[in-house]
Amino acid sequence: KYFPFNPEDLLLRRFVKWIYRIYPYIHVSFPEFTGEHLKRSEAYSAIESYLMSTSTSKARNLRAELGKDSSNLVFSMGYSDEVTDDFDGGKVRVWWSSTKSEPQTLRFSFYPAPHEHRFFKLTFHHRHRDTVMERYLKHVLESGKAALIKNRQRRLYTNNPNRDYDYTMLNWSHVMFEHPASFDTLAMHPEKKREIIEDLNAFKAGKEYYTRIGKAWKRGYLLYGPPGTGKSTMIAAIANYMDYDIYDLELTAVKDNSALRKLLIETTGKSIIVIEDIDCSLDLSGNRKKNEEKAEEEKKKESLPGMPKEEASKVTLSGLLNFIDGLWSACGGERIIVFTTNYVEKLDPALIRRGRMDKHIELSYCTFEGFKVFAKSYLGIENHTLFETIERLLGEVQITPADVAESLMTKTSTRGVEEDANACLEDLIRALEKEKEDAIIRALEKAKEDAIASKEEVEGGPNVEEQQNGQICKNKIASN
Ligand SMILES: Nc1ncnc2c1ncn2[C@@H]1O[C@H](COP(=O)(O)OP(=O)(O)OP(=O)(O)O)[C@@H](O)[C@H]1O
Repeated sequence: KYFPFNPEDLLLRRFVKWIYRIYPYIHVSFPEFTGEHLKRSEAYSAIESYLMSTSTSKARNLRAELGKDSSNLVFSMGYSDEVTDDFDGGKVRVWWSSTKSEPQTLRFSFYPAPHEHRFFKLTFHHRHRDTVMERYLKHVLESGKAALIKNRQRRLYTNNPNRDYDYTMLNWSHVMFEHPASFDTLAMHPEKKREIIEDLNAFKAGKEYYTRIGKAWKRGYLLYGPPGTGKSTMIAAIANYMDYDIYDLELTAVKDNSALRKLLIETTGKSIIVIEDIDCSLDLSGNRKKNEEKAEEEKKKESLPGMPKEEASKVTLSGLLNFIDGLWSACGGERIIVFTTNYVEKLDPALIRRGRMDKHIELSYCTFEGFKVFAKSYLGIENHTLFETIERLLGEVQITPADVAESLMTKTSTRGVEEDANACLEDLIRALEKEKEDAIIRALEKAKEDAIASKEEVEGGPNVEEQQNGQICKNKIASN
């Protein structure tokens, strides 16, 4: 493409031949970042992983990083080094080198200047051109991708707005993901657990099925329930079960819909995108009219003199719907999107309709089945004389799994295992009985308030004596 005349031209062909006679090698470069959004190239990652497994024994200049589980060092080719690789039973020899160039400041670029340009360079003899292009590179990419999946240390990404600029992931920063949660330790009814695991298995094995029915390979889960019922724990358990990365998306930190799309493009397959407490993240509740009124109020507030103007997120409901199932949502494949909320009834039905959020999972107060999971994993017991009392109390009061877990945590290590279990179960019984009393007091208070309110309605307000009586009654209940 650099010659201004027809490539079929005889002169050109002669010229190329002459060049090859003097220098018979071809170079191919694989830059680390590509495209308008400077996404990390999958080819670069696959080559890096391939060279890690095949060529580090030959390289002299090595880079070391922590590997899977942070327990071992993984070596890769250092910069300005060169290694050879033989293919086709040694008939084809190629040379790989890893280089980096100095940063170039793009004056009017939207993105901050990169620190460096890294790339791999492949060199081979021109007579192996077809073999390298058609078979060798395919072999490198396939082996590299397989090694990447096998060796990868899973990551927890976040779109933290205050972090230092991380050029390796344009909008996301990450830490290693090492949460120990699993379905075995998740306190939940076994039947419900089995249903979720089956759903995940079907999704994992469903690549061909999704292609056949013409749907993007993704699935949406809505987890809802009171605080402390295990929504975050379940997300960690799903990530561990599926061997996926997690992208924890903080919607309030996303400037607008196009920034949201950029974040989506940056995510990779085999991942879970999580938006926690979706009802608090944005105005996405079902009552759109109320939202408009609220927005008006906010606008008025903003214009008050002397008030600091905070950059509010301009992500809209339609932007979020596009994020979930617009055209861009199909890029990458094999992704699970999870929303969590404590108030499912507040959400706009459009957001959580089946097809968008395919599975709605309620996480609720601790049942006896859930307690048994805790007893097994926390105390190592499957039966105990106190279980009967606990079963009865769990049927009478609402207590979150988080509270049960807290009671069952061993507080001292000086006692034996059996005494520890006894003490923890007694602790739990005390907590349940206290919760039962509190619930009765709350119910009495509520009944009293309702009675006063309805009397006010009928008679146009309580008189002084009634007000005093109400207060005395409240005080009595509180002191009891
Ligand atoms: N179902 C559960 N199974 C196992 N552990 C649980 C469960 N629910 C809660 N826990 C324990 O309670 C703690 C808090 O739970 P978690 O953060 O998952 O609740 P959550 O529903 O996400 O709460 P929030 O809505 O406040 O974010 C966890 O660290 C975990 O140890």
